[in-house]
Amino acid sequence: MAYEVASFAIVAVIYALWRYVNHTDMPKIKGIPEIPGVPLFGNLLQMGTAHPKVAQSWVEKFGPVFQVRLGNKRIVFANDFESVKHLWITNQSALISRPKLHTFHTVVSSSEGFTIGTSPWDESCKARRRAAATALNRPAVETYMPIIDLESTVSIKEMLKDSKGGTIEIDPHPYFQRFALNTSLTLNYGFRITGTIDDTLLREIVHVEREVSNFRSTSNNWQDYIPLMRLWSRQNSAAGEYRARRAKYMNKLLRMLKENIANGTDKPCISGNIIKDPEAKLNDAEIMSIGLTMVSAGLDTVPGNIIMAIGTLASSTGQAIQARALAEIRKAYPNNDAWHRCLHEEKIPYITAFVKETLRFWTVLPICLPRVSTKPITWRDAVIPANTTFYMNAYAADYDPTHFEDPYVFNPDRFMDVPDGAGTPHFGFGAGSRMCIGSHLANRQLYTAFVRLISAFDMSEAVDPRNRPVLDCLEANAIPTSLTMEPKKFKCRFVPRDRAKLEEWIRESEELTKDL
Ligand code: HEM
Repeated sequence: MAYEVASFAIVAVIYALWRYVNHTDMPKIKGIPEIPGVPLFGNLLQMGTAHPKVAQSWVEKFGPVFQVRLGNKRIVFANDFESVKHLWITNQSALISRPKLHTFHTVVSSSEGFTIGTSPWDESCKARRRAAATALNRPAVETYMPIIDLESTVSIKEMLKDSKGGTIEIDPHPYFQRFALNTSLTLNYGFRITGTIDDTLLREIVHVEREVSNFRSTSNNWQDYIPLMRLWSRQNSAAGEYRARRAKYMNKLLRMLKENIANGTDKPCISGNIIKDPEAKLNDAEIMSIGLTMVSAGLDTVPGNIIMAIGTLASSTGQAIQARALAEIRKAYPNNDAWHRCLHEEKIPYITAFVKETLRFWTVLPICLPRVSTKPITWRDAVIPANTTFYMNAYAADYDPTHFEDPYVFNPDRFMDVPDGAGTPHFGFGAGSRMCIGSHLANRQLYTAFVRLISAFDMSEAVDPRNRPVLDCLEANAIPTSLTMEPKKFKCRFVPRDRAKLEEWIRESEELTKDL
């Protein structure tokens, strides 16, 4: 009898273990190909640190849409232009929520709320998104151009100084981190960091936000997919440390704004408007969430695009693009006043096309922010049930050879003569109901930065090949498992085309922005 009980117990334990290592949060979806995986890990081991590339390589065998198992989570992956368009745009009302991930939502964020981009869809998310979207819509952004004038001028002036007039090669990265962060800070709090690129608060925010971005990654945090790993994960203590450091500066920024309001020295800004509006229906945690969103969203994305576009222009293959861009700027502005006019109008189609190609080629969120469906969605003959998690392989969609000719060639001409309203040009900003709400601001930041940089400098690559950038969207990333791209460090030479003229433009912009 004892022998039978023991045998039964062993069988029961093996069965329970087998069930545990093979169970998923939702059953297999009929009609959607499943990538074969292994118990416990599912497809995590195969996907390793290169989710966009590995998922892209499965398209040929399994088609553009398939389901993977990441630990115990079942995820539908879309990997080409048309499937992303169908699932994210045609079905946008159903694909409106976001999943909660253990590391980010429990360990990193518990003290100060989630950003808008990491919030599941509910009344609070709707209210926060509406408030931020109103502050970031096209007409609102036009009123922020003086801020972009100031920040691009400060960066270019410091680049001119630090490069000793173009005689020393410099790393462009920190100048555009400050450009992005200061724009967001001024919009949200009404003040900016006035220090140089080595300013302590600037470096702290840049560093912490980079680390936090890694905790949001879909490939860096296996404990999100394998609950057992949460028991001993080292990530937990690191995430806790960054949560505390983040809370410290976020509280400081809000405190400074409240002091300015109390003293009557505040400037119009998003959080200030909400705090002072008696009708505003957002609580303190929601105001903090908008602040977090503003601080992190632009910093994670704008510099990566600008830096890699500079790397592209400065490279030997980019020289022709740089020459063409300069010629187009001069053609549109024969009086050599593009520096100022680019703030108020977008009249250089080649630069607009260059911005789009930058966003496509340097897809800085190769796996877009994840979504959760709130209603069933049909893909071909299959019905994907509500509550399914979806990952957009934006990298694969932006490099889809059936949509983009020679996708691995950086070619702004592909976006020339494409009228506005011709549909989604690329998935750099995601798509559909939760698409980036900062896209107007980001487009204006990129357009201004490129017109000014190209007008100001002849950009060329570093003499030592080891200091040159890697010009491949995924290989250029210093942290391949990160949610957003962190460009590997490189240097360039920035020789002023006409130093006297550049200094004149800088002086004029300083005069125009002195009261900001
Ligand atoms: C070149 C710069 C930028 C890029 C490439 C970018 C890209 C993205 C992407 C891919 C998403 C996810 C969209 C989706 O799920 O479909 C997103 C969401 C978002 N972005 Fe941006 N972004 C940029 C700049 C900004 C800026 C400057 C802001 C605001 C200051 C901003 C605010 C947001 C917000 C609030 C969301 C979340 C939207 C939601 O979940 O409803 N972004 N962005």
